[in-house]
Amino acid sequence: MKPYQQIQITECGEPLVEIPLEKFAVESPHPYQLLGAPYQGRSPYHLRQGVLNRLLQAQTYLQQSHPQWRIQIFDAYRPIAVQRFMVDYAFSLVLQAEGLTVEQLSPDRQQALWQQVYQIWAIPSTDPKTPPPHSTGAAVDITLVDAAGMTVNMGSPIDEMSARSQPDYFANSADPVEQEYHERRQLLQDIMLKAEFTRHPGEWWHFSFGDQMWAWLSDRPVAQYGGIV
Ligand SMILES: C[C@@H](N)C(=O)N[C@H](C)C(=O)O
Ligand SMILES: [Zn+2]
Repeated sequence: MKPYQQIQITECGEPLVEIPLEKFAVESPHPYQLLGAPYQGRSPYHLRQGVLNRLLQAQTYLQQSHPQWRIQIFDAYRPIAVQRFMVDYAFSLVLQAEGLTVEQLSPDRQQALWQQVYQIWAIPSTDPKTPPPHSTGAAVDITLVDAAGMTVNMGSPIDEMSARSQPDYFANSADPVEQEYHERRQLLQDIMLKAEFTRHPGEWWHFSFGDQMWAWLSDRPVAQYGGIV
């Protein structure tokens, strides 16, 4: 169990609402739908109302310093079946990278590879006390798009299972290009923190408001959003 999963949840009952996609940039086609993830008629483009309001606010902050730039939505609401599909997919990528099949692995090695997956993916728990962050409608994976409509290079792609995903990976680099990656990650964090989100300590792109991870990171005893199945 991760420490944030021990946070109590008092569900506030706020609805999941559709994200007005015309107000943001959007990764299209949706990356997990493209992989065949089982959405069963549901759309990833939903968030809790309070979370959506804050995301719009964050984009306003962005445009105060970078007019014409937009937040690009990579992923938002994620049903638990999709979370399960994605952790299995991530595990298959780890196996592929090692040139192995699951049958070739000792139980210890298997365990070590799963730990690699769970460095960046949440467990697809069906326990209402420990919902995956995206299944609460409170978490969002995002990047930025510049005035020309180009996705801003942050130095590593979203969902990469490597040290480069750590928000401060480029912080001490002497390379001017890498310094720029860091500044862009900082810009993303600044606008989101100003809008009351918190950032996942190991992922430059993952932000949330009101879920267990947010409560844990911001030293609050209770989360307001539980899982939506
Ligand atoms: C891996 C990334 N897309 C992500 O969302 N990670 C968090 C921790 C999650 O699975 O909830
Ligand atoms: Zn995420």
